[in-house]
Amino acid sequence: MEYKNLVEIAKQAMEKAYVPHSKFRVGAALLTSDGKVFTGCNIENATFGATNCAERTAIFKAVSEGYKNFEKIAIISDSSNYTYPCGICRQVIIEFSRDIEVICSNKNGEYKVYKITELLPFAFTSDDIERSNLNE
Ligand SMILES: O=c1ccn([C@H]2C[C@H](O)[C@@H](CO)O2)c(=O)[nH]1
Ligand SMILES: [Zn+2]
Repeated sequence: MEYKNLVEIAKQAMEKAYVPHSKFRVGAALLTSDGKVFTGCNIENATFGATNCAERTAIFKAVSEGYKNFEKIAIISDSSNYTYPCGICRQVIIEFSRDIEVICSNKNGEYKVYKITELLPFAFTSDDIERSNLNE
């Protein structure tokens, strides 16, 4: 699937955003290696901290349906600036793939493409968990 198609799907998902607090709508579209697309929007909460970003909504939907191999994720908001995933979402994205392409769009549908490792260099991953102490 082409980048612009995934951006268009993310834009449609943005319409579902639940944003009574910030009024900042975000949409995401996640392409799996099987060619399936999962969408997500941001879902806010009165306690703010319980807010879920669009990217994590899409990823959690996919994982909960049994899909864990991802190729691309497109992110869009209704801002004229390019929208980049927040730090928590970068960490969640890299949990599942170090090769995934992250497509950061603006409201006009223009986009820039990055590897997740560019957006989150020196990431902490499962390789960094010291397992030897489990036997101590
Ligand atoms: O990449 C981003 C950045 C922000 N948000 C959401 C969280 C919150 O609802 C609103 C403002 O931060 O935008 C996302 O969903 N994804
Ligand atoms: Zn986020």
